[in-house]
Amino acid sequence: MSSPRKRVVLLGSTGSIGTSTLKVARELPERIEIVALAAATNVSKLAEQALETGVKDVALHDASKADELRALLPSDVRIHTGDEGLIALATLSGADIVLIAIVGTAGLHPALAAIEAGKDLAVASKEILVMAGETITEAATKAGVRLLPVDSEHNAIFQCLDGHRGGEKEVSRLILTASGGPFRTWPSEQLASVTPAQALKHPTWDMGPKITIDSATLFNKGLEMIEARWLFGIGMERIDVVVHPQSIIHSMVEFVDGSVLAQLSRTDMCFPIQYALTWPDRVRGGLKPIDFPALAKLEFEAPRDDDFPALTLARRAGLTGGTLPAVYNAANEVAVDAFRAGRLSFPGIWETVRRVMDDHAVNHHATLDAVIAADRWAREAAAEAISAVGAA
Ligand SMILES: NC(=O)C1=CN([C@@H]2O[C@H](COP(=O)(O)OP(=O)(O)OC[C@H]3O[C@@H](n4cnc5c(N)ncnc54)[C@H](OP(=O)(O)O)[C@@H]3O)[C@@H](O)[C@H]2O)C=CC1
Ligand SMILES: CC(=O)[C@@H](O)[C@H](O)COP(=O)(O)O
Ligand SMILES: [Mn+2]
Repeated sequence: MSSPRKRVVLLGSTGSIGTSTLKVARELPERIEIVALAAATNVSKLAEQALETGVKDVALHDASKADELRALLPSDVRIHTGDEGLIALATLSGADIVLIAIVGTAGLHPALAAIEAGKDLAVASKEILVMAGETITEAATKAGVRLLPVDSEHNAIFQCLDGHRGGEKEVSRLILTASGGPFRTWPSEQLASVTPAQALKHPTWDMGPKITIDSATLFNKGLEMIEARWLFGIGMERIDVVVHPQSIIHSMVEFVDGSVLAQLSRTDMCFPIQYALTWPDRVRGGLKPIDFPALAKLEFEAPRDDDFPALTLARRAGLTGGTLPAVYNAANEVAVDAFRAGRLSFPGIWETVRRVMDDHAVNHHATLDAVIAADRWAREAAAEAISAVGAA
């Protein structure tokens, strides 16, 4: 029997998911060994994490800061840089699993390299599955490696499906829960006045800035619908969303006999991260269960599709398939950056994505080259559309 201790490469270690992963690893040294860490530019945090974990390999995407990092680390720590640095870590010999927690799509090539090197993949970076879900899932099947969902909704579904591998036959629908974001109850006419500071206040989760804005527009849930389609091999028409403002139920699976299984926990990403890294076992870590009497109530409501069009656009992208999901994702990334920089209004985010999707000539063969080309095209088209749609 292989050892239950996993040797983990953590890409995106200095972010919100990365920090939570190190917390989980600290609680479970007999189960999790962090063997390599990567970040984009945050030299001081990466150095601090490398010293704490004792890793011998780190990667900093920004090569211009390598000397600064060198000065903070012992001489036997290897420093890798650039895109090649991420690939070197993703294929590190002796590592069992690579956790991709890089925001956006920069984790795509490292993810594919890890799969080809026979590593299991724990995936937090939903953007890479939306952009290239077909390529990633086919590569994983071919290599015989596992894709372990870290995103809380998908981890919840993964837990609900355990022991019900009938999948296609037994599952009626996947029901993703959405907090609804900070503007869940706002009248639609007020959405034009939303500021980045307001959108960065998530009602239930503490996360990095990009996903927090995505939660406010509901693009996060749209991305998650497409992510679920690939992780669980279920058609888009069987993936639904229900708003659940407390974020205690992380998602549900409805089976053909009408029963529904749900997974619940407090709003702490350490739960799904721990499950992904200790799967198929459940182990006692440092996490507190729910105090049910302290929960006032669990509520559910339908999403406001007309006022927050991200879900309708996601369904269209997922049902159309081909290169359209990559376009949905890339246009959203550019629009979120523009919103954060004050160059685009809040409703301008979905207006930009809709416009870029409308203008895209879909390539129905979603090869890796095709989705990379579509991603590049969509980023340029979104930048042009933003000049037209404009700031608030
Ligand atoms: N935060 C959460 O609770 C959840 C996040 N996710 C998903 O997980 C991913 C990460 O989110 P989150 O942790 O919030 O994001 P953060 O913005 O907090 O962190 C992003 C991380 O990615 C690193 N990074 C960015 N670009 C590169 C690059 N080119 N090469 C190497 N590292 C890079 C950053 O390094 P640096 O610090 O140096 O910039 C940082 O470590 C996203 O895809 C998000 O959708 C999913 C579910 C929940
Ligand atoms: C923690 C997590 O997985 C996030 O994706 C979270 O679910 C975002 O909340 P929303 O439901 O508001 O998008
Ligand atoms: Mn999520």
